[in-house]
Formats: sequence, structure tokens, C-alpha cells
Amino acid sequence: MGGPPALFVDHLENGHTNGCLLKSQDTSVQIGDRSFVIGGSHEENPLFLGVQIHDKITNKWSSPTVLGTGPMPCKAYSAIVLKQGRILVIKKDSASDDSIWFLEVDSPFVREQRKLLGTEVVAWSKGVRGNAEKPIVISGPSGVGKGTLITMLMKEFPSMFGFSVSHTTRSPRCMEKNGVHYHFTEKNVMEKEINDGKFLEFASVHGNLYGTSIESVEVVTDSGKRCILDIDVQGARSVKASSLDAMFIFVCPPSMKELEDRLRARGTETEEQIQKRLRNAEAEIRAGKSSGIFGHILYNDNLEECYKSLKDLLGINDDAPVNGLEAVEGINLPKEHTATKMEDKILIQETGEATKNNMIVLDLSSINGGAPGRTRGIGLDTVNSS
Ligand SMILES: Nc1nc2c(ncn2[C@@H]2O[C@H](COP(=O)(O)OP(=O)(O)O)[C@@H](O)[C@H]2O)c(=O)[nH]1
Ligand SMILES: Nc1ncnc2c1ncn2[C@@H]1O[C@H](COP(=O)(O)OP(=O)(O)O)[C@@H](O)[C@H]1O
Repeated sequence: MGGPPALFVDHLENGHTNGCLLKSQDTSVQIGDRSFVIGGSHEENPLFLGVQIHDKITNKWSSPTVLGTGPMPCKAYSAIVLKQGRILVIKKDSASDDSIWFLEVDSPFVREQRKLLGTEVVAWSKGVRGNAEKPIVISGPSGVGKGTLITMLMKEFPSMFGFSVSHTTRSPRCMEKNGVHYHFTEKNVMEKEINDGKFLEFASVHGNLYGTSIESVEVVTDSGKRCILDIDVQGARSVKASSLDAMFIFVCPPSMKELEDRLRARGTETEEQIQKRLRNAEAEIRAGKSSGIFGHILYNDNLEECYKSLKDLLGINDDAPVNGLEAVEGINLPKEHTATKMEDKILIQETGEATKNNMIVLDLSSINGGAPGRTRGIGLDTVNSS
């Protein structure tokens, strides 16, 4: 890449105050020997805020692979280094659903992706107030009834759950719609997108490539719904290693004979494909029961009973009325402010002429989730200091 604009160099030469700079435009923070400069627009996508890294030891600049949907550029930002390889980025003068972002520069997810992609990686996640519920990962052998159970749940609670639409290289079945059941994709296109870091996880299953794009999870979370992922055991393992912080459910058949009967009765696969799925099923069931990935195992013998157990697990059943999810709430910040870190809290003090001495306290002690997707659990308090 060419050298960064002189402006960035000036900032670095000016030094950093306590890892927190409040500049009118770009902002940089130092972690170890590296400075992260946040500002301008992303090299390849002018709609995203750009990130560049300066390594003090080599005196070299680099542009990392940026994962997740980042914030759109605005006039000014505050950036504050947090624990666990995260930088809190507060946008000034922005809409309430767009003010708080986290840039992960050395989280477990970023480290994993760095290994996978072989490049420097950073990942964005938007900050969400309150505790939106965890995404749900459902796995189980082909034909066990995952799709049936998920369809029942989405039909009964359409405003509560949203399905993460996976990408796959397999051909559509006759009732399947592109963009609804899957994003049906050419192999070379999907491989390129995987190499570009667009996928949270991917795996080769029954001879085809399947994967969950970061965007497909973000779309559901942004709609305020609880995200459901129907993925195989390998994919579940990758999600477990990410910071998605999901609930993991494995669905078992009552017997291999019943599984075979269901696959045949569904009538969507050729005999050869059925045989392949049955061969894979035994290993999948073994892994599902013993891998330590799944906190919950359901047996889908009688469908209605299994559906009721699923609802019980999710805390929704006939005895307890459904309150729905906590709404995804925005965070309104004063147009002009300073931000200071005190342990797990960020004190945001209004500045400027119309100051009412109000201070907002962001409590980050219970944040969970993270890139890719959303960082949930931000607490918010308003303190009147006058
Ligand atoms: N890792 C991963 N597996 C997926 C994804 N989408 C679907 N799968 C799994 O791929 C397998 C085959 O799915 P599909 O072709 O729809 O057949 P079915 O399970 O028999 O309905 C199932 O185990 C799915 O859970 C994905 O995005 N990632
Ligand atoms: N408990 C059950 N008893 C009998 N048939 C079932 C049951 N659950 C699902 N099925 C049927 O089994 C077939 C496979 O279910 P499906 O949801 O497509 O499985 P998966 O998504 O796990 O591959 C479908 O025809 C479905 O109607």
C-alpha cells in the first residue's frame, strides 16, 4: 500500500494521552507496539470507517482485513482501549442506534480468523444496550427434523426469531427459495468470499460447501430478533470458538432406522445422497453427544413433544406467557462530549455551550457477544452532576 496521509503521522508524532484521544477527525490508540488509526473511509469500501495499523518496531503501516459491518464514517470519534483486545469507538453526533462500536483487534475470534486468513485482521461489532438473547445453534443429522422444528418456532413466534440464511454450493430442492432457505452460490464465488473473511464459519458437508456469512447473522440481530443457525457439528465447533456466545442444541433421532425412513419419506435426495447422509449421521451423532459443544440434547421422536421440549429450553411454553425480547434500545449521547475510562465504566461528559452538566455512564462490566454480530449487555446510567 502507499503511505498513509500525513495527518495520521502527525497524530502519532503528537503522542497519545492515556490510550485515549479525542480528535476532531481521526483517532488513534496504542496497544503494545502497535497504533490503530481509526478514521477516514475504508480503502475498498468508502461507506465504512477505515482502520490502519502502524507497527512501531518495523515503522511500517498496514491495512488489516476488516471483518463485520463497520460504522459509517462521521465527523469525530473517541477511541478507548478496553480489556480483551477490544477498542471502544464512540461516534460523535450520530444516531442513537449507531453511536457505540467495538473494534476487536486481538480477541479470540480475531486470533482465529488471523490464523485462517493468514493476514492481519480486525473485526467490528455494534454495541447494543441491554441483554438481547443469545443466538441459537441447532445441529443434528440430516433428516432428524431440525428444519421442521425451526419452521414451527418461526411460525409460532415470527417476531421473536429470525433464521440465519446460510450459503451453500448444493442445488436447490424444488420448494427451496434462494435467499430464504439458502443463498445458493457457485463454489468459486463462495471460496472467494471465504478468503475475503466474509464468513463466520464454513464446512464441507455431504460433499457440498455450507457457510454462515457474518452479514446473515447481523441482519437478524439488527431486526431485534433472536438468531437461529441450522449448521452441522463442524460449523458449531467454529461458532463455539468465536465470540458469538450462542446456545448450542443437538437434535438426535430415536433410531437410525427412523432417521432413514424420514429421509426417504422426505423424498428430496437421490438414493446415493441418502446413503451418504446416513453414513455421516453416525459420526455426527457421536460427535454431537460427546464433543462438549452442545449444552442441550433433544430427542425428536414424537414431534409435538420434541417441539415442547425445545420451547421449554428457550424459556417459552404454554404456562409462561411470552413477553417477547427486550427491544434493541439505542444509546443517545450528547452531540459534544468527552469520554473517560474508569475500570469497566466509561464516563461521558457533555461539553459545549448548552451543557446541562449531565453525565452518561456506560457500564461495560457485563458485555457479552462481540464480533461478528453485536456486543450486547451495555448498561446505561444518566447522572446529573449539577
Ligand atoms: N457448517 C454449516 N453447516 C450448515 C450450514 N447450513 C446448513 N448446514 C448443515 O448442512 C447439512 C445439510 O443441510 P441440507 O443440505 O439443508 O440438508 P438437510 O439437513 O438434510 O435438510 C445439515 O447438517 C445442516 O445443518 C452452514 O451455514 N454451515
Ligand atoms: N418427529 C418426527 N416424526 C416423524 N417425522 C418427522 C419428525 N420430525 C420431522 N419429520 C419429518 O422428517 C423429514 C425430515 O425433517 P427435516 O426437518 O427436513 O430434517 P432436517 O432439517 O434435520 O434435515 C421431514 O419430512 C419431516 O416432515
